[in-house]
Formats: sequence, structure tokens, C-alpha cells
Amino acid sequence: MPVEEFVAGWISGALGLVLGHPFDTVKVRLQTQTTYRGIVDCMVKIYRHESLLGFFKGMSFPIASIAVVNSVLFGVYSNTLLVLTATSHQERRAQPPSYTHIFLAGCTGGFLQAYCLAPFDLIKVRLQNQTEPMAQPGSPPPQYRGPVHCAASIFREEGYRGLFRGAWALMLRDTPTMGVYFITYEGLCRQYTPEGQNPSSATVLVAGGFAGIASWVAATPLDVIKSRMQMDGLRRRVYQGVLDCMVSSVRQEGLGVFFRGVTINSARAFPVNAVTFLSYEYLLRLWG
Ligand SMILES: C[N+](C)(C)CCCC[C@H](N)C(=O)O
Repeated sequence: MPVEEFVAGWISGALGLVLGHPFDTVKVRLQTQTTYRGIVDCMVKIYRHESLLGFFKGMSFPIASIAVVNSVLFGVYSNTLLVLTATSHQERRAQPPSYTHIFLAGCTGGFLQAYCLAPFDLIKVRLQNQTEPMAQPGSPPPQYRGPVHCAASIFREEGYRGLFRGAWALMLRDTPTMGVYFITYEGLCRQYTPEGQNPSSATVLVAGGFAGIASWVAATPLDVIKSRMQMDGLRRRVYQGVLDCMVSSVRQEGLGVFFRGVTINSARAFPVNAVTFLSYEYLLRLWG
């Protein structure tokens, strides 16, 4: 099984992640808390109350886990295409796979990465939602002291299954939308690249950026539900399951609830995925 794709996926994912994390924190807060009036209000409050560091809460764990998560996504995607079309990534410019195959490979990658991502994403969301300023002497300590403490407390209180809270919603979110992700990327690259050639860096950046936006717009409704399921059970359980969470969110807040955080998600998605795809393609070309 070719491994370059796994390594390229890891490095490119890490670069994108650091760039996008401040946006991600604002997004998670807007989706799960009602104290903020909008993106700017949320940013100002985070900065005033928690300083610049507040934007980077919960980042160390994703950095560690992106190695697994993004390499599973890109590695499984590329190897599924290899199985479906019998072409390696070097041959794919000359013999482009069909969009159906791209979609299926994307869904497979998305499905498997969601399983790896679930516990890490849960911990990230729990830490991002702690609004206490960091390390202030005298102030009461936050519930979770850090990622390891957070993982250990969840495990202690809710067992192994507790670490997978929200995992169903995450899988439903990622399986089809990762198909959308790769289809958009490939479609735009093909559109702007003469046949048989490699796409230029500018094309890769733009196609990657729009792939990120398209996939995140499609993913936002289930992203909201996922984040809420992950926060559920902190004090007492509110939702019985994914469907119940959807129904009660819509009842209380209207259909608009499904688009909470869509603007910030898209603003984050462009640079993150432009950088991810550019470094991915660059590394694969470097290694031939
Ligand atoms: C499928 N879904 C929309 C959830 C994600 C698609 C983009 C993934 C990328 N690592 C990022 O963080 O933006």
C-alpha cells in the first residue's frame, strides 16, 4: 500500500490546522453558547477576557491527532481510488478517475477518518467551550485542566463510550461531505488545467479553498448537531440522540440553527484547505 499519501496528508493537515484554529474556536463558541452577538463580538470578548491565547485553546490535541486523522483521510482516499480505478496517484493526471469514483473514495476516507477523529474532536470542543481565562492565580480552576485531564475525566465518569459522544453525528457529517470535498477539488482543478498537465499552484490553492468551503457549507447543519451532542451530558443529558437534538434545536431556535457558524466556517475553510491541498500536492510531487 503506497504510504506517501499518508505522510503528505499528515504534514499538510498540520499546516492547515494551526492556521485555522482561531477561527475554529470562535465557531465552536458561536454554535454552543448564546452569550455572543456575532463573530466580532465573540472575538473581542475572547481577546479581552482570555487574551490571544484564548483563541488557541484546545489546539495541542488536534495537532497531535491530525497525524492520524488527515493521513487516514488522504491515505484511504488515494488507496480507495487505487482499488477502484487501478491507477496510482502518479498516473491519475493522465488517466483521470470518474467523479463517481472520486466521490466514493472521498466518502470512504471521510467515514474512516471520522472514527479516528471522534474522541479528539470531543476533547477539543469541551476545552474550547471553557471560558475561564487561562491560569489566573486565585480564580477557580476550570473543570478540565488540559487535554489529558479532560480525556481522563470523561473516561472516568462516562467510560470508553463517553469518549465517542457525538461520534454518530460526526460520521453522518463527514461521510458525504468528504465526497463533496474531493469532487469540488478535482472538478475545479480539471476545469482550469490543460489536459494531462499538473494543476498550477494558484489553481491548487483556489480549488482547495473552494473545496473546503463547499464541503463545510454542506457539513454545517450536522456540525451544529455534532457540537451540541458533544457538549451534552456535561451536567445532565438533554438529548436522546441525533434526531432528538435536531428536533429540539429547531423547535427552540428555528431552522436558522442549522447555519450557526457557517460564515466563520467558510472563512476558516478557505485558507486552511488551500494550504492543505497545496502542501499535499507539493509533497507528493517532491517524492515523485
Ligand atoms: C467534511 N468537513 C466539512 C467536515 C471537513 C472538510 C475539510 C477538512 C479540513 N481538514 C478542515 O479542517 O477544514
